[in-house]
Amino acid sequence: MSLPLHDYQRYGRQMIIDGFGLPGQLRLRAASVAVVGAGGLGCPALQYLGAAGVGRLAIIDHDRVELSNLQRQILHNEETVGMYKAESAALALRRVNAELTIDVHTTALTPENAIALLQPYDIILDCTDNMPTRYLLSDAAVALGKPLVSGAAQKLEGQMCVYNLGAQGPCYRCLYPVPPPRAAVGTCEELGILGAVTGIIGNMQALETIKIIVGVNDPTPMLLLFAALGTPPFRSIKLRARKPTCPACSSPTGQLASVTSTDYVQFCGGPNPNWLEQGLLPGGTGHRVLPKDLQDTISSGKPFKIIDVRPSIEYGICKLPGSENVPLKNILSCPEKIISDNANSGDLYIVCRLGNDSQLAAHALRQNSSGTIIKDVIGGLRAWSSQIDPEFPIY
Ligand SMILES: Nc1ncnc2c1ncn2[C@@H]1O[C@H](COP(=O)(O)OP(=O)(O)OP(=O)(O)O)[C@@H](O)[C@H]1O
Ligand SMILES: [Zn+2]
Repeated sequence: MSLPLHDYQRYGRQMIIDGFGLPGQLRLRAASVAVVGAGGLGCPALQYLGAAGVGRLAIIDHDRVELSNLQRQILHNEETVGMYKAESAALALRRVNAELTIDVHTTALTPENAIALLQPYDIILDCTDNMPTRYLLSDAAVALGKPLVSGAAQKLEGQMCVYNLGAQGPCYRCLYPVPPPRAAVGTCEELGILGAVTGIIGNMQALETIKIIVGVNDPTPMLLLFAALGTPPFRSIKLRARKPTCPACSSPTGQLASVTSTDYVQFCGGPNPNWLEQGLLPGGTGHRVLPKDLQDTISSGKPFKIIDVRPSIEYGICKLPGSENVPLKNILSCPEKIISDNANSGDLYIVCRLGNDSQLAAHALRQNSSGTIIKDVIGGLRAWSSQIDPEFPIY
């Protein structure tokens, strides 16, 4: 077996590495990898897998590129904002390597389609950002008997692990039999993420995948933990073998059936609470208000006060004129003080970024208020920007 002539030149730098050689490159060329999620982790992972000459790649992502993605999702660019991420990523990969076979799927991975979508590939990468998909991918990888190279990143931290490796490698459920409480899980939008951090984890996913394909990986899987501010920043833990009690990887039968019959969203605590529409907490009639109500009050000349409950780092990014910053945790620890400090301020308008934390703050204040009217602004500053003042920054 040999490679096309130009591939010796293209891949020569990696072919001369011990353990790689011509057989290693032929293995990469013959390999197929499914990458689920073409976001912060998926972009760097795909970039290096494609550049290294992995012959066939699937890109599965139902989402479209947004401006707020470009800070870390490095295969997308200003011209592909609005395009499906899977298509945008494929476009970028083809520019580097026109010979790749890329299967583009602009649909979400679901229990109904997971087995069929993932079946054709040797290795699966979890580059997604939510618990239901993590469990779904783990169960599907177990059912199909394929390694799952899983990444996660938030703020300045991340982790990477290969599940279901070989006959003994544990699955995600072996390590995390029950999902964390719904309220303990935040998104990148809520918590923040630095692009270089997703870059590190996504690259590690690509590297582990390449090692497995070429056959130079350690057969004992590791959990790699990264913290940008940690000393040292990298730590790793060798994983034990499968848990004999694991309902997924140690169950002799029924795995395929259970993937399609499991409600992963319910298992992980239900859908994202749509606090905006439902109202997280009872507000009292008229006290959950639209941004227009605040605007009317500002122009009416009546006394009022805006209390912005975002963390001070966010308040420093942008703020409404005249507002006072009292972060949510300070309000929750001492609501009666806010009430007494503002006894003569008029109505209190509570704002935050998206209108969720303001509901928690307003609820605590209402419970301690005898006369003061506490209003929380539905949709927060994001809604203020879209409904009242397009010049107000969205972040
Ligand atoms: N079930 C799924 N099937 C396919 N893709 C998924 C699934 N769940 C999540 N994803 C994708 O995984 C990617 C995760 O990447 P990332 O968190 O960086 O992006 P994001 O969701 O655009 O971020 P943000 O929180 O800033 O909006 C997203 O592009 C998302 O669409
Ligand atoms: Zn298991």
